[in-house]
Amino acid sequence: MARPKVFVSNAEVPEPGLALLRQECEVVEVPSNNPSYDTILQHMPSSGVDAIFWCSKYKLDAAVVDAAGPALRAVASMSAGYDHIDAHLLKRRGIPFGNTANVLNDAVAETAVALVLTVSRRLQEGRRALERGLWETGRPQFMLGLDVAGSTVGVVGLGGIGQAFAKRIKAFNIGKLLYSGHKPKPEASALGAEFVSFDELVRKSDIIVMACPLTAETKNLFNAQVFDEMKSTSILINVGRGGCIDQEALVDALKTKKIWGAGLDVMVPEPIPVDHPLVSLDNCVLFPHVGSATVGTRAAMAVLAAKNILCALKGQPMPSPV
Ligand SMILES: O=C(O)C(=O)CO
Repeated sequence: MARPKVFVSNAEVPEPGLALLRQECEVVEVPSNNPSYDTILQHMPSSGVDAIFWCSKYKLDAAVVDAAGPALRAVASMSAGYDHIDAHLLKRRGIPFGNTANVLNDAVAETAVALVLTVSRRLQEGRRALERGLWETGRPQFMLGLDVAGSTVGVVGLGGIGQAFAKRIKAFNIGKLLYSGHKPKPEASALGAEFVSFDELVRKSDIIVMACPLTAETKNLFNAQVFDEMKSTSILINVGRGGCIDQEALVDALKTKKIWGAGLDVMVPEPIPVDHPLVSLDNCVLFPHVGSATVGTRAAMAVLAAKNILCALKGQPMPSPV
């Protein structure tokens, strides 16, 4: 019997995932580690494929699904977020779709902690000052930051990543842990986290960490009105999706010191142009979307995406279905 054909949209997918697929399938890889959308489409076999392993910043849309042909029986994205996948289309066509939720929780939570510390203790600004010969050793008020200890931390979206972050930040002896979302989460009580409305979280938090997906509801969730409500000493961290923040409003809030600082692992667009105002602001720390970028986590994501495909091809439930 012919082995099922799996189309892999990137040549840099970690080997453990590819090895798993190759045990049972024929794997067709796009021969580039950063292919354009058109290049991906061009490499889709004209005879069609049984599954798509999507590892790309581009949208998996109707054109990709159509190019895959009528045999398509599984789609897996090597990501937790899937705002770049037309999941509604896949559902309408009855094609099982999975993501790589949870295996990246620890890595993304570590990134969020790194951003909290970098912003609150002005580590980037201090480093820039050192490079420019502006380190003033005699001054007792040189480069003062804000305490994480004793602070009120608010998590927007207490899902897997939000919970992993909450566990870690508690070790910094914070004062209070708040969270907002659709409804209270059963896991919150073990974390000592208090469910509050979004408005209350925004008004009361010293540190806000966004760990929510990009949806119609969360698009521009943090906008000019919300920045007006935040404390002038507050910090906004985003490890979810850039589109959840109105970036122009953020630039204004940071420049006018409506808020103390921001730390973003995600932004719009990615990569952000180097002359974008956020890049030069001392009270804004930007990471190049490295939340899940560890050797172990990316391998685990590749393996989970492969398992999603292998299970669906056998007619079994995916381990991480959307
Ligand atoms: O997997 C995702 O969706 C990520 O953005 C990881 O950082």
